Amino acid sequence: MITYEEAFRRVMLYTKDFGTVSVPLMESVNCVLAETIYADRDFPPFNRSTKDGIALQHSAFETNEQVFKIEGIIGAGLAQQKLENPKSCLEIMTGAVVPAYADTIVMYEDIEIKDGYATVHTEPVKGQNIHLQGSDKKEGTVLLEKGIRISPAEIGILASVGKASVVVQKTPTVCVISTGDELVPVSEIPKPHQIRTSNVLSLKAALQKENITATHLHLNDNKEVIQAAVLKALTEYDVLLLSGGVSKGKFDFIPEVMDELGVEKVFHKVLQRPGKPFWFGVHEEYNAMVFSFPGNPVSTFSNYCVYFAPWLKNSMGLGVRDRFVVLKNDVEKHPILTLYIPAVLEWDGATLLAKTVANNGSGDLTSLAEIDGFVCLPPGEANYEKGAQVHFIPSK
Ligand SMILES: Nc1nc2c(c(=O)[nH]1)N[C@H]1C(S)=C(S)[C@@H](COP(=O)(O)OP(=O)(O)OC[C@H]3O[C@@H](n4cnc5c(N)ncnc54)[C@H](O)[C@@H]3O)O[C@H]1N2
Ligand code: MOO
Repeated sequence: MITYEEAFRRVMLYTKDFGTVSVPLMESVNCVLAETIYADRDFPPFNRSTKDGIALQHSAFETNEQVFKIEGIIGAGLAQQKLENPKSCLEIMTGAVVPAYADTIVMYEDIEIKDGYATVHTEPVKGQNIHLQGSDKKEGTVLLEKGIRISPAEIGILASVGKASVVVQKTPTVCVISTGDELVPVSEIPKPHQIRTSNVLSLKAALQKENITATHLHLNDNKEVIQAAVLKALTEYDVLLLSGGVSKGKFDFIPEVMDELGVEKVFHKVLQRPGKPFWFGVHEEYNAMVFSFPGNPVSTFSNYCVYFAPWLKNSMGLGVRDRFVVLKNDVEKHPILTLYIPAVLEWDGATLLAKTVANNGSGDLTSLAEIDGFVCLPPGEANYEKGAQVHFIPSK
């Protein structure tokens, strides 16, 4: 059996680039940007007023001018006007183009308007309240680099440079497969000896957050049925995520089916809890990858978070960085297994604390309620004490 570190290293060796695709702007949220985005014009594209008030020529104040004839009103969206007479001003709204020859904006709060004249009560500074053309970014400047995740802030930037469609990193096509005669669909009332399928729906939900709409296939514990369905899935999808059927039971057909179908085993079983019987392999000819997770719900979910999520991140070009948190309570180590313990995070001042959640073993699906992830605890003799800094694997 291999260690968690070795299993992780081997999974990461199979990081893969799935190419790029152009998608409509609003479908790119949460995708990884695969093109460099440049400013198509200056930002802002013209000298814009940052206040509602009047636009004037500052030189007028040098000749002690304080009262200005109002020549008109400029709203945002109007083409640039001119202010040729230094004894005049134009009312101007926030976002409007500063008129030619004007160089200063005085806001309404600092003036008084009467009978078509504005009296200025302050001593304005030349250039005040003007957001100068190109002062944020010049035309041609890089606004967004390739390889970042597109969040709502990036959508605004993409929209402002006219990207109605965006080139993003393609995600793999995924088929999630549940196995087991005991499983019934969510909408059914299980008989006393049955349970509702839940693992693969958690997997589908996790994938949905990554913009992957996975296909779900349920297979009963029949070797021929499993073999035929897995073969078809291998030819049709980039990745197969399975749950169940990988341990020692009489109906645990997955490892032998994979072998018979020519899926090369990279490893089976990891020195970890939960999720020890995790099986991982690749099919060279079909260019498919198989993550076969143990069926216990906590095992399926923790393995997804520990291995698949970082593999996907790496494949998307995002890179994976280790995160650390501080234990809020003592935790027992295991002498030979790496433990993943469900945990809830909370801030204590500037410190991020992880409070572990007690569970009833890896079949205890209910222990996953509200968790933020898992603390990852390497094996050893001495226990982890409250205050220890530990590796954290997020699940949200
Ligand atoms: N003799 C041994 N027995 C077991 C070993 C072992 O090493 N030797 N390992 C144990 C460990 S650890 C785990 S984890 C489980 C994994 O077993 P399988 O991957 O074969 O999973 P199943 O037996 O099919 O199911 C286990 C458990 O999970 C439930 N399950 C399965 N799929 C779903 C689903 N989609 N939604 C909800 N629940 C699901 C299933 O009903 C079982 O209760 O093996 C141990 N045994
Ligand atoms: O490894 Mo299993 O997931 O402990 O129950």
